[in-house]
Order: sequence, then structure tokens, then C-alpha cells
Amino acid sequence: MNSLSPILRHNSKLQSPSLLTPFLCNLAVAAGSAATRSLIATKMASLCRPEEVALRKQQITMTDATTSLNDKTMDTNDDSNLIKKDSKTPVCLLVLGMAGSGKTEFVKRLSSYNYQQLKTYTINLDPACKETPYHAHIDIRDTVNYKEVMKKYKLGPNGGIVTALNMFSTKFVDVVSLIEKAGKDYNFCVIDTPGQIEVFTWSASGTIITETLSTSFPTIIVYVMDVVRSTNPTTFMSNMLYACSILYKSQLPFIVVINKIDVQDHLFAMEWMMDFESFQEALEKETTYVSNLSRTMSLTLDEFYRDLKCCGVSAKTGSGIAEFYDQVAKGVLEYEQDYKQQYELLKAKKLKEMSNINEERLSKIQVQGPGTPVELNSLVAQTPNKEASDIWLKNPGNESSDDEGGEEENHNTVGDDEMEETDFRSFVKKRHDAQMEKAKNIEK
Ligand SMILES: Nc1nc2c(ncn2[C@@H]2O[C@H](COP(=O)(O)OP(=O)(O)OP(=O)(O)O)[C@@H](O)[C@H]2O)c(=O)[nH]1
Repeated sequence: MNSLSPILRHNSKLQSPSLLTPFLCNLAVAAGSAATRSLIATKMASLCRPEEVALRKQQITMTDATTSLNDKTMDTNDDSNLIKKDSKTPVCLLVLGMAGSGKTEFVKRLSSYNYQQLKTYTINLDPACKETPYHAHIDIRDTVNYKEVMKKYKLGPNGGIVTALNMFSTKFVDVVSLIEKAGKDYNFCVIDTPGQIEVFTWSASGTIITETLSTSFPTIIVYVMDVVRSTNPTTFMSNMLYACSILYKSQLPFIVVINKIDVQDHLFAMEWMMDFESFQEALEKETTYVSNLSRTMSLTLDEFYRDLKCCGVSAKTGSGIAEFYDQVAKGVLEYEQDYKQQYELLKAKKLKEMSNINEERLSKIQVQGPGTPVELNSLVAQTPNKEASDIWLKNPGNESSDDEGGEEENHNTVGDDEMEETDFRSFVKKRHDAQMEKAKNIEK
């Protein structure tokens, strides 16, 4: 954050010192770096009552102490190095967001951005996109033809995307092995998802893909939000509610990326998240019934904002991407500390279920033993007015065969033998001619 003026400009109520002090203090406490906190503290001193400033400064100093302690802990844990160059496990970034929020542009930016010389592997999961502006190492369109799926199953565009994604998810174990192999050379795996967000977040295939990734790699959900479309508090609220629902459903580290900051500054959104009152004030200007709902919901969301990792970026110009990667490093740490164990348990549970199924099948075969008659009723649907005995397994031999006791009939006739011999002779002649031709060419 370079300047405080955009925030002050955005919020007229902050012109009052009594409101400004707590707001600036909140902002300072939440600020990422000590330098930003010191800048805010100076601003506060110039604008507010001395006794209040003293109290608030104390809070900020405490935050500085905690942050420096955290920084030290991070240094010893080597937090940023969690994304190691020599690590064989890439960090997966699953990019979600409403249609048009800039997911594809963001993936393009990440694929070309040089963060500590770490390399990015890209996957496109949108079967309906015409072309990807980045080089996709794995592309769903190479496996599933979305238009064919629509035609074959007589589906509309959304049904086509869901079905294509369902088909692809059956092959996702292979995708995981490809990512594992790519881990030798790549440190990040960025996954672009379909524009219709619900197709991914609320579908079986979305769950399968997310779980398969998170049981194999440190996985972070990146929720891209269009800042231009979020200036209205009700729209902002809807977007945040959606983000919140994905966070609770996915159970993974979560980063909100406020995109398109080259068009609209995102500080108003940060302020709404940090200062409940300022959001309430923005809502007061709205008179619809939705704003009443939003007022109630914002109380719930306050809890959600508390530990939220959030940053403003411009996928177009690349500003804010370095800060995004700082958030990714924190997300990796969070995955290791809070989620990894849970996903390892899930993986072990799934493996156990698979081995139980296999054991059950094996023991059934052992109990029944070889040569046990197969229960026809379990394999063939009962036809009305027909007894099971009316159905029989067809002899694979010739139906009109008069063979008895499985004796094999010699089907070769004299004519067949003659043809075979002619074919063989012509083959030998051709080979001989070819050899002669070759020898002549060598002599020349
Ligand atoms: N000014 C500006 N425009 C952007 C930015 N990011 C994306 N856009 C534009 O926003 C539009 C939508 O971007 P996409 O990347 O296609 O968005 P998407 O979320 O992948 O869209 P769907 O695939 O339909 O879901 C395009 O015209 C982009 O050029 C940005 O940071 N700044």
C-alpha cells in the first residue's frame, strides 16, 4: 500500500477524527509490513487526538512485536522456501471465479511470471473455451470433444460442460501422475476452470478433482473476483458469500484475488472487509430488501474475513502478483499445518476401501471355488413370462455344427491349400526381386 489517500477519499465518514482513529488503527494492525504500519501511524498522529493516538499506537507496537516474532518463526521455518526449487512436489493452484472475472488472464499471467525463477505447469479444465492464451501442458479439449458430447447426448452448453468434465474426471488419476512427473521441473501447477463456476464447485467431478489433487499435492484455492463489478456493496457481498461457501466446502487454504486493479482501486474492498462499520454505512445507501439481507449476512462474513488471505492484482499489467505469491507461501504453510494430515487420512481411508473391495472379491472367488455355476439371475434381467431356464449361454462354436464331444473339425479345404502356396510363391519372388534390385544399386 503506497498511499492512504484513496481509502480516505472512498470513505467520507473517515473525515471525522473520532472514526478515523479506530479505522486507521485496524488498518495498521492488519497491514502486512512494519513499514506500512509506521506510515499509517504517522498519518494517524497528524489527524487524531493525542490520548487516543497513544492508546492505538500501543496496539500497533504490539502487532509489530508479534509480526517480527512471526517473521523470525517464518525465517527459521523458512516459510517462503516451502515452495522449494528442488522440491519434487508442485504446489497446485486451483483458479476459480465467476465468468469474466479474469481467471484465464490470471493463469496466463502466472504462467509467464518469473517468481524466484520457479516454473509453472498449466492445466486447462474448460472444455468450452475456443483457445487458451497460455501454453496448456494438459488440456481437457485434447481428451474430450465438448461439441461431440453435446451432440451425442443432446445436451445444452452447461450440460455439455458438466458431462465433459465428468468424463475427464474419470481420467484424473492419470493427470495426477503427469503432474507428479512434471514435479521434477515445475514448482507450481496452475489449473484454469470453466467459466460457469457452479459447474465445477457443485459437481461431482469438481469434488473428485479437488480431492484427488489435495490428497497428492499442497493445494490452494484461488478465488478470482472482478473488482469493477464489486463496487456495489450488495454485489460485493454476494461474491464474498460465494467465496465463503467454496471455502467451507473445499476445506483448503483459500486466497481471494481481487483482479483488474488497473481499472479500479481495490482498497475500498479491503476496507469493507476490515471495517464492519464502513461496510454497514455503504449498505445504508441501498434501500432494497437485499440490502437488509446483506446487513444480516455481513455479520456472519465478518468471521470469514478474519483469517482471509486477500490481495489485489491486475492480471493484465502484472501488478500485485509478487504479493499474491507471498500469500501462496502462507497458504502452503497452512496446508502443511492444518490440512495435510486430514488429506493423508482421507487418502489412507480410500486406499483401505479399495483394498477391502478387492479382498471381498478375492474371498468370494475362494469360497465359491473354480467351476461354481454363475447365478444367471444376477447377470441377466428377468424377461416377463420367461423362466430363467429359457435363457442359455450360446455355444461359441458353429451353430449348425454336427461336431460331437468338442471334436474339432478340419476346416481347411484343398482349394485353400493351393491359394496359400500361390501366395507364398509370389511373396518369395517379390523378396528375391527386391534383393536383386538392391544389389544392382550398390554395384553402381
Ligand atoms: N483491465 C483488465 N482487464 C482484465 C484483467 N483480467 C482480465 N481482464 C479482461 O476481462 C475479460 C475476461 O477475462 P477472462 O480471463 O477471459 O475471464 P474468465 O474468468 O476466464 O472468463 P470465463 O472463461 O468466461 O469464465 C477479458 O476481456 C480480459 O481481457 C485485468 O487485470 N485488467
